[in-house]
Amino acid sequence: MSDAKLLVAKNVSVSFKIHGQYVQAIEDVSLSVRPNEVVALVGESGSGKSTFATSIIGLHDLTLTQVTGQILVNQRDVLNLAPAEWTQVRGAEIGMIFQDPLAALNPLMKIGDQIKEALAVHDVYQEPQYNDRVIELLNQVGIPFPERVANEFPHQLSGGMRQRVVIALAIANKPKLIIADEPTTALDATIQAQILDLLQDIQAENGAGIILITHDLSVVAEVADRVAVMYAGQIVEEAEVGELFANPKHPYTRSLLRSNPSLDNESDELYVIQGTVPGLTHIDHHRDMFLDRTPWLPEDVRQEVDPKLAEITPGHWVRGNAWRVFKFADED
Ligand SMILES: Nc1ncnc2c1ncn2[C@@H]1O[C@H](COP(=O)(O)OP(=O)(O)OP(=O)(O)O)[C@@H](O)[C@H]1O
Repeated sequence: MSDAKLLVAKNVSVSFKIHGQYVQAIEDVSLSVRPNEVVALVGESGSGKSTFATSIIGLHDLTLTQVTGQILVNQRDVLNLAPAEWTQVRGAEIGMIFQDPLAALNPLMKIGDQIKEALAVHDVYQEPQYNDRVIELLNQVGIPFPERVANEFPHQLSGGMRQRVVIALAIANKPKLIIADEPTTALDATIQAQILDLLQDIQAENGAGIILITHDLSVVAEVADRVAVMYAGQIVEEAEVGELFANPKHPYTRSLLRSNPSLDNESDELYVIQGTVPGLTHIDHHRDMFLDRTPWLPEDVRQEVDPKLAEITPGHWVRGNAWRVFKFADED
């Protein structure tokens, strides 16, 4: 298998047109994914994770959105693809698993027909083989009685089964790059664990690379190889998963870890990060916006201009210098 990167995104910025003016949602985001790798993109709601994913799969409405930078999928520049060309790339080279399986499925179409439709777009399989491939896929994602389920409608299935169908659709044409946007958020804990296991199996079988978008660090600890932490439209820290959990540096990463009771070893009390991710019109991309939520830090630390991502140890990147002096308000 080639070790060429499945995704190389460099300096990707996205702006949305709001009341006639473009407002920047993500700035200078770079990320790469190799075969067999799960890269987690973590951050609170509003940090820009979905905006970045949507630019990789070309689903932004370009009359209202500007996307700049470079996005290579399997070494092919996808940023300037025509809509017809996107039809060839989406599904075949990139598969997307959405958070809400009900919204991702057509309520009026039988499961088997939806999968056949996805197969027909790329026509890798000849028509007589579609039925076999549908059953094979439903088996692969762990759906019992696949022949029966193929003839059912989405509302006849449980939430966990529906999410398995969404995964079957995403992998139908064997894309090497899979984007999973909060794939387990809508599911209860037991089913979450099963779906995460399934994603790992698929990755092992297909040699796929996965971008896993989540706000849940327990999910990251379980399945990711590498983690990029996003805040207010920028990556603030990136490292191998073990390194990130053992040596978190950026104040935001440390706060996220501390606010997750199952991962925090430092204190007995549940930590709550004060404040919220700022809305788009309140983001100053020349500052580290998270430091507005750590008002106890000295003013000069919080006002650092144009904090850059720097590699502090091999493979471990941190934005700015606040991490060098950061302490929680209750630490000496
Ligand atoms: N089409 C759009 N038009 C205008 N603003 C948008 C659009 N899509 C997203 N935004 C804004 O961009 C910012 C980033 O949103 P995004 O959905 O990417 O964050 P996220 O980290 O994926 O959050 P979530 O976990 O809730 O999906 C938010 O402030 C959001 O309101």
